[in-house]
Amino acid sequence: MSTLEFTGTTVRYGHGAGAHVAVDGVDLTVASGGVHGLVGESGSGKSTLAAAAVGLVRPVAGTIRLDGADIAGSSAAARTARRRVQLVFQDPYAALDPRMPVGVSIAEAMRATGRRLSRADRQRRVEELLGLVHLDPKRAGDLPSAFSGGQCQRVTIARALAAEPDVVIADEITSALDVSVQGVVLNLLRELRAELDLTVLFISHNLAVVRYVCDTVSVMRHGRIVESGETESVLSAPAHPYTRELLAAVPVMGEPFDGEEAL
Ligand SMILES: Nc1ncnc2c1ncn2[C@@H]1O[C@H](COP(=O)(O)OP(=O)(O)OP(=O)(O)O)[C@@H](O)[C@H]1O
Repeated sequence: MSTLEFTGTTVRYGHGAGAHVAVDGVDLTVASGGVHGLVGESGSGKSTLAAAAVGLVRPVAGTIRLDGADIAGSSAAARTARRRVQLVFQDPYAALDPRMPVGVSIAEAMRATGRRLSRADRQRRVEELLGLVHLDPKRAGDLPSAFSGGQCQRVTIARALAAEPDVVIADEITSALDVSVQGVVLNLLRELRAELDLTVLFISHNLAVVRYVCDTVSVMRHGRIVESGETESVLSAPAHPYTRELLAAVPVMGEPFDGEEAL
């Protein structure tokens, strides 16, 4: 298990007069073994923070550390360390190469571990990973188009796990899926977190989903964290007016959430 820690993290897009600060001095700790939610309206900077953690964008200030080791910099050590953080995106079809059998996508992601495996061992591991996300291991040769949206999202989760991460960042992983399969994917994530001792940063617009999945939560607005705490206390007694606004926009928040149903 691992702790992911953002300190004063700042990310800017563009330069000069056109520059836009998307993440503005964020301090956020995702505790080892926990599931931390990140909520906020569209454009608040959630995905940019995730992108910074996996090296897709470089912060202009602050640090991002995994168990104390820098993962934001350009050094070889930082690049190696940040492979322990894997990102699962919103749209599973867009995330997978349509011409590549899913088993090949998963096997490619195994390279991140740095271990060289024989063809037979790779095959075995791909089958094991498909089994882990409850897909038929015999389907490793199928293309993404042969899978439903929910199944495809399970493939992208298997691909993330192929890199043997300590931290998984799930960025709106259910928002492109049919309501009927969202609960299945969320339950899978919860199950894998426990089974593999993962630390999870869970990004979502959906406060009901966050309440179901997350132990703790941070609320982001205009690139800044405005409130953080235990999910139950933040959502039942929000301290910041913006959190209250977000909650007011959700029709029903009073009832305990059943992940198999209302999603
Ligand atoms: N590649 C980019 N180049 C320039 N600006 C960007 C880029 N990506 C995001 N932005 C801007 O940065 C801000 C934060 O966007 P970001 O996608 O991180 O927010 P978000 O909270 O994840 O939103 P959403 O929930 O819609 O994904 C927005 O103003 C957005 O327009």
